[in-house]
Amino acid sequence: MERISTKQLQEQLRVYFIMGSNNCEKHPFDVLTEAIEGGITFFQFREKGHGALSGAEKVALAKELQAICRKYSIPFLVNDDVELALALDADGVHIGQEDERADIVRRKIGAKILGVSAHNLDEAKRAIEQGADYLGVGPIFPTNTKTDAKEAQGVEVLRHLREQGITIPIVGIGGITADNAKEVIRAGADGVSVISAISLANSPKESAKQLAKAVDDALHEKK
Ligand SMILES: Cc1ncc(COP(=O)(O)OP(=O)(O)O)c(N)n1
Ligand SMILES: Cc1nc(C(=O)O)sc1CCOP(=O)(O)O
Ligand SMILES: [Mg+2]
Repeated sequence: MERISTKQLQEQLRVYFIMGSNNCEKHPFDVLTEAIEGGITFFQFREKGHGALSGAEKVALAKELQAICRKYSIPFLVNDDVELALALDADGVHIGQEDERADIVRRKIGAKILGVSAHNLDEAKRAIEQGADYLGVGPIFPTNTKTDAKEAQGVEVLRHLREQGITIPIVGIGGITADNAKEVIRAGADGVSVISAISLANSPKESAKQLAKAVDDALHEKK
């Protein structure tokens, strides 16, 4: 298996939905199904924080959500838990600065997709040297979802990374909605990653649809 190409990943990262059971008011299976119907292009299973499942229950939910992703050909990544990603033969893993080192994870996962969180240029450069396929950069806007998130940086951080020569695919994260997604793309991101904008929406399908439209419109402006 070969590493995914930059072009294919850029295309897939446009609307990146992240979710765990504690991010939803409805059953996660239904939320993810609706999100896919609305047009999400990438999925991360992030079972973390207050009330999160563990052990066999976590594995069972991961398998259930992976099966929906497989049905619709949506890449399925696991947050933090490299061993779970390997056990499920997931499409990849997302890790942050406080998780296992990216070069060690790259060795463990071979050609699977590796996403790494970066908050500044140094972290971005190191992640790339260590084998990241894409960067998650945030928080762009204030978020209530991640309790230990850093201070919101605004879209300027994305512009700065691009001006300093970072060319690998980037998704913005943190407080992103259909109303501010265009700013994120215009500043240099290839896509937006969201939790609550979809997981807590009255209609996850409609919310995903609006996000996809905002992102696609902003990407077309850039062409
Ligand atoms: C796409 C994406 N970007 C950033 C993160 C955050 O990762 P991390 O800093 O490791 O924090 P946790 O999500 O593990 O709490 C992400 N998960 N996905
Ligand atoms: C998981 C995560 N990581 C962040 C970072 O800045 O690295 S912010 C965040 C939470 C994103 O949730 P919402 O879309 O509901 O704001
Ligand atoms: Mg992490």
